[in-house]
Amino acid sequence: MPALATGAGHEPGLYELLAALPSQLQPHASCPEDNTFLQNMFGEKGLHSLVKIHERLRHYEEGKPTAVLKSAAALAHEISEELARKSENVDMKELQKILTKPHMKCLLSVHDTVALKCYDPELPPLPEDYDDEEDSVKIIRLVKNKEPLGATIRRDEHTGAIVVARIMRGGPAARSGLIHVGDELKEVNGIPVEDKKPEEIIRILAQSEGAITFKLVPGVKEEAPVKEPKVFMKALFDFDPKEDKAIPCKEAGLAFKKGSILEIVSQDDATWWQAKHEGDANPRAGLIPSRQFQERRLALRRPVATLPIQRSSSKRLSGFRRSFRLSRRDKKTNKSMYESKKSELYDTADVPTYEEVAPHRRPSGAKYRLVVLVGPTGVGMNELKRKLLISDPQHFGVTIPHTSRPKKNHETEGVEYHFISKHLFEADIQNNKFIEYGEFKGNYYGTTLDSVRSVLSKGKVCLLDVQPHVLKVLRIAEFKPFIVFVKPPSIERLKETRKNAKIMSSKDDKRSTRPFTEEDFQEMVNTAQVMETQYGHLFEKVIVNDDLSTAFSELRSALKKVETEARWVPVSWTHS
Ligand SMILES: Nc1ncnc2c1ncn2[C@@H]1O[C@H](COP(=O)(O)OP(=O)(O)OP(=O)(O)O)[C@@H](O)[C@H]1O
Repeated sequence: MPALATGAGHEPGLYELLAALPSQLQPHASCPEDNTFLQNMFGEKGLHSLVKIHERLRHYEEGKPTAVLKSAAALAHEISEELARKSENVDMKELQKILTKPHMKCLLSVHDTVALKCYDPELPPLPEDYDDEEDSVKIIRLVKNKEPLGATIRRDEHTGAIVVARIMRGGPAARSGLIHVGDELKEVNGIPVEDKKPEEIIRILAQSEGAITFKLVPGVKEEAPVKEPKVFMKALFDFDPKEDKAIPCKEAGLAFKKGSILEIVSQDDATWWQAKHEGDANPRAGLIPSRQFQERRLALRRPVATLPIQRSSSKRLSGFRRSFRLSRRDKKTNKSMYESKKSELYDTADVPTYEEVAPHRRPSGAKYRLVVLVGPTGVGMNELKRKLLISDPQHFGVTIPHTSRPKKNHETEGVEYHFISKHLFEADIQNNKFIEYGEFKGNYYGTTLDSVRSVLSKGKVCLLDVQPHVLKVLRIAEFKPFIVFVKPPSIERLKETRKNAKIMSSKDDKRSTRPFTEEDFQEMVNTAQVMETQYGHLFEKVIVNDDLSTAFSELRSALKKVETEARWVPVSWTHS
């Protein structure tokens, strides 16, 4: 029999019984599996420890221990004061140090609480001028640290009373379960609030620390909240509550940046939602402007600068495999190489506030997400596409553009272009088959949606570079585009890195290459700035194309992640 933990000479207890059980089981368990199961269960270490604890506690209870002293904390205080007066002795000094340590003080205070068996919370005394006729009130005491209380107040327009306007989910007020929306606030720390402005009360609260006593008249009971599925929104703008003049309580605000994923915990209030940063362990929610409110504010702030038609001294069919780009202008003639047939102006109906998102991971075997590169002319989109294609031609693919111009002798249908008649091209335009199209010297050029589908259906990652205004057309569940903004570095770095680079230009309509000019760099940087302001909320990744191989590795690893990891995408993309 194992040695007993409860001490020799003590009458056999539960622990001995447990220890003896396995040897008694054999005759009762007919099946060997049952026997092994029971042996393991009764031999379980955790169970033994629990029984040992149980035994000890019972033993302790039986002993009915009483405290020698019920005011150890006060005694320690007296002793340390006494010692302070005779501090010449080293031992005394040390003892005094120990007794004044916060941990020791807490320990002794806990000892006294247990010794006095006073476990009930200490309630504030009832007000002396308590009026029987008064509405039934509740007196609540909350202990506040530096964290805001998590409740906002307002003055009721009709009655003039100060009422609790909202309770922030997960905040101290909500966790207490004692304060509710609609409760009328009468006093804070004994100070009547009737004649005070909400801002003054907020100031009193902000300045208080420790226990705060509220006198409240309970409001009409709220209905029990219905458990709703979680809602996540991607923020499409930056928000700093400290800078927001409209927020009812700056401390209760939740700051976020464009691209932050927010869990919306309450949309009950039409103006201020309650939200948390996704994955944040802190349960406390903060106030953020509601979509409707933010849209209204942004609409009033407009108009913003819109992206002008890209001007470029280059006049060319752009880059690798003649990927199709629009609106190249010749600086001298100021004539569009292709006249864009779609509005390039910002769609004013789109006010970027929030986009509801959900996590999405590509199921194995499903088509890859379309990879879209956006950036100013000459920044290096074709160079990056070319490098990706060379790195893994089986994995990456590009679209083949359509044209209505006649095929040249050295060209092959479906290699450089798909050659179609002008009539058919126009019919396809009417049928919205083009992502982008344009006209140059009387011929049409364009990229079709079907050309993207063709690459994707081969099980390849389709690489596409487009003007940003067409992103809207591509942002659909079918393509789930991963939009990468290729951004130029500073002018100084452009000058350094593009010493040997060439852009295509066209003099007398003959395509040739020429070095970048300072003006090209300036235009690249300016266009990038406008693009980012106008379309930045649509970019899932921004890559600064400073050193080419660094930019390429960054893009490559971003694409790898997109292929393998779960990403936040518009919720509508996950329904199909
Ligand atoms: N990081 C870089 N360092 C040095 N040269 C670069 C870098 N990125 C691109 N280039 C060079 O800059 C020139 C323009 O690049 P590229 O044709 O890829 O631009 P693009 O963005 O595709 O422009 P467009 O849209 O007008 O075709 C090329 O000569 C390319 O080799």
